[in-house]
Amino acid sequence: MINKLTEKIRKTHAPIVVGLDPMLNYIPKHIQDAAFKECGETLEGAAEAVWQFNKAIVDATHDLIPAVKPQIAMYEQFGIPGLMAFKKTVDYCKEKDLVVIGDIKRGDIGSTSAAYAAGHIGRVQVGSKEYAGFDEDFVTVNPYLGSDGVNPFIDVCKKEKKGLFILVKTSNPSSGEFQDQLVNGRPLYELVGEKVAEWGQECMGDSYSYIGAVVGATYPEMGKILRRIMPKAYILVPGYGAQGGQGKDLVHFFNEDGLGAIVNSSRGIIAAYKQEKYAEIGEANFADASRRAVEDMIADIDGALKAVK
Ligand SMILES: O=c1ccn([C@@H]2O[C@H](COP(=O)(O)O)[C@@H](O)[C@H]2O)c(=O)[nH]1
Repeated sequence: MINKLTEKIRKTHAPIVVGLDPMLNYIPKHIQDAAFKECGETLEGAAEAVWQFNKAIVDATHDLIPAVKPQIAMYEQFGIPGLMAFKKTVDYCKEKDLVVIGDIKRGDIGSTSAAYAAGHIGRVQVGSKEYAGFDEDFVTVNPYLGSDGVNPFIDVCKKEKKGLFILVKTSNPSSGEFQDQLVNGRPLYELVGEKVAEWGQECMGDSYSYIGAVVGATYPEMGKILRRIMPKAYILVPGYGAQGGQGKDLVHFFNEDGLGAIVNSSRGIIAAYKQEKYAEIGEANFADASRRAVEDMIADIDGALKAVK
């Protein structure tokens, strides 16, 4: 899957991911009204609104982008109907030939991680049969339980040719509280980065490992250091747009081949119609605003990368 991701980034010239984080207050009223008319103001109604919203955004942007990142929390809040909308979204994006990164941030003791891995990127045995539950291409993993929490995910990746993005330095304001703590004089995120590089060594695709990392756009200096520590890891970079990250902050997340990083924007794209910049497009045409936001994000990152060449 890492080869497919790299290939699609090369073809689209767009090292970006559209984050599908459909909070109800981002979903235009006409979509909510139609869903509630069909299913009532229920969890099913919310899930229907989420699905119709996602579908419109994917239809409007899929030709420009290599990948999407549905954030499972936004679906889980609507219980079982929400999870069904998550699965429908994963399947639809795969039909559109997009790489799907499930932002699930799982990680537990080994036996529990094995179940998460089977459910999201692998298969589960039921009697004589095997089933792929959610079937994303990549998932995000929290490594803070240590190797035995991560290894079951790696084992499934090897078997199924899928991939991981492991949290190394997250984009949120308080990420330093624990992640920047010094251990033998070095910040913890650097040690985790070294471990990601080590895990990735035996998981190589053609040019990059399928064991990648998450490093926030909001910490560009740390991104620069981590790029050197993990030269073969693809870096998933959240924090662009709504969290303040800009193209100019991202140049050191990339390698000299122009690859190695893929930048996520969720609210900045799916709720673009609410921004003043795209206001003239109007709520009724929210998906066109998302397309414009994708084009602008591609141009911003491309411009920043060209400026340092
Ligand atoms: O360090 C991290 C890890 C994950 N995220 C997730 O990415 C998106 C960001 O959404 P925006 O609307 O573009 O801010 C969201 O799903 C987070 O859970 C992150 O932000 N930082």
